[in-house]
Amino acid sequence: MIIAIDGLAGSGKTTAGKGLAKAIGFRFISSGQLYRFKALEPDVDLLEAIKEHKLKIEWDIEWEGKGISAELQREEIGSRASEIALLREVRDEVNNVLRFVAEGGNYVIEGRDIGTVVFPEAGVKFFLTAEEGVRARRRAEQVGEEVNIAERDERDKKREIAPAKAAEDAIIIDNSYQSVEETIKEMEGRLPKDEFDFQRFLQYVLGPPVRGLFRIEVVKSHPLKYGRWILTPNHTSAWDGVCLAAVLQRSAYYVAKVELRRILGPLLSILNAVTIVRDTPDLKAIKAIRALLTKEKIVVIYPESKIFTDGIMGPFKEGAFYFLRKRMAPVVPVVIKGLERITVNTFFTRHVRIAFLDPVYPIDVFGLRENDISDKVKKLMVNAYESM
Ligand SMILES: Nc1ncnc2c1ncn2[C@@H]1O[C@H](COP(=O)(O)OP(=O)(O)OP(=O)(O)O)[C@@H](O)[C@H]1O
Ligand SMILES: Nc1ccn([C@H]2C[C@H](O)[C@@H](COP(=O)(O)O)O2)c(=O)n1
Repeated sequence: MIIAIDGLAGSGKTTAGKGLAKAIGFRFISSGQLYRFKALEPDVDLLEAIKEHKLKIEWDIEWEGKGISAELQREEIGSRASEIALLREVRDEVNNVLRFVAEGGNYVIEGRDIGTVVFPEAGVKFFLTAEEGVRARRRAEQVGEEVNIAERDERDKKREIAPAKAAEDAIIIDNSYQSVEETIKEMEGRLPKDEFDFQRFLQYVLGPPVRGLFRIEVVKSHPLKYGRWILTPNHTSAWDGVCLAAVLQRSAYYVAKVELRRILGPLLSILNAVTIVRDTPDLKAIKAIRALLTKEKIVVIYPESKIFTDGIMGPFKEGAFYFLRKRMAPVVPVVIKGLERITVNTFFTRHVRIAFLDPVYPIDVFGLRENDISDKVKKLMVNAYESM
C-alpha cells in the first residue's frame, strides 16, 4: 500500500510522514531527498545505483554506505533541487526510481506530486498545508538561516510539469497550529480499515481465551494493521494458525492445501482460506492471492507446507516466496515456539511465544533467485527460533 503525502516546503511532510510510517510499520521515502541527491550528484544514474545497492533511499538517503541527509538538507541544495525538478528528464528518472523501489511494498512517500503523478492509484493521499509564515519559520529553524519560502512555493506550484498541488481525492490537513503528534494521529485516523468479517468476529470472541489457554507471549511484534503482507510462519502443529489468529488485529487469508476441503468443507471459505494444489503451478490460487494482495490484505503461507512437529524446520518450498520475488508484497517471517509435539496431556501446559520478524521487502531481495530468497528467510527464522 502506498500512502502519498504531498505539500509545500515546511508543511511537515517528512517529519509527519516518518512518524506515520513508524507508527504503522511501513517504510518511508522522501522524494524531495532524491531531487536533492540529484542536485548534489547530477551524473549518478539513480536506478543503476539502487540496483547495485550503492544508493539506499528508504528512511534517510545513504550513498556508498554513508548517511548524507545533513548535507542534502542545506538550503543551497534545496534551491538547486527545486530548479532541476523543472526538467522533464530529471522528474522521469526520480519517478521511475520511486516506482521501482516501492513496487509491492508498504510505503509512506512524501513529495509534491506523489498522489497526482507518481502514484495516482495510492491507497490514501494526504496534502499537508500550513500558513506561509509558519512554514518559513519552521524551515529557518531547521537550517539555521533565513529562507525565502515564497519564492520556492512559486516555483513548485507554478511549474508546467507536475506542479505541487493536492490530488482531487487527497485529504487536506492544515497543521499550522498542530503538534507533530497531532498531525500523525489525524493521518492515522484517516487510514482505511478492513471491513468486519467472520474471522474478525472470532478473533474478538475467541482471541482472549486462546491467548490465555496457550499463555501466548508476543516476543517481537510488528504493527500489521494496514497494508499488504505475506506472513510465513513455521508449522509445528494445527494449532499454530489458531494462535497466530489470536494475536493478529486483522483478518488473514490462510493458504491451505486443497485436500483440507474434504475435512473442513465450507468452513474453510468462512475462515478465509485459499486452497492450493501443492507441487503444481496452481494458477487459480496464484490469481486469488494476487487479488487479495492488491486489496491490501494479509495472506499466510506456510513455507514448509506441512507440519514438522519436533520444531526442526523442514525444507522451505520456494513457491512461498513467489509473491515476494514477483514484487507483489513484503514478507513478514513469523516464528512460533511452544506448540511442538502437542498431546492431550501437555495441551494445557503450553507457553507459546510468537515473533514477527522484520519484514523482507521486494527491493531487499532484488536480483536474488527464489531458492536464495527462501534460504535467506529460513536462516532468519531458524536463528530466531533458537534464540526464543
Ligand atoms: N504539525 C506538524 N507536523 C509536521 N511537522 C511539524 C509540525 N509542526 C512543526 N513541525 C516542524 O516543521 C519542520 C519542517 O518539517 P519537514 O522538514 O518535515 O517539512 P517538509 O514538508 O518535509 O519540508 P521540505 O519540503 O522543505 O523538505 C520540522 O522541524 C517539524 O518538526
Ligand atoms: N515530488 C517532489 C519532491 C520534491 N520536489 C522538488 C521541489 C523542492 O523544491 C525540491 C526539494 O524538495 P524538499 O526536500 O524540499 O521536499 O525538490 C519536486 O519537485 N517533486
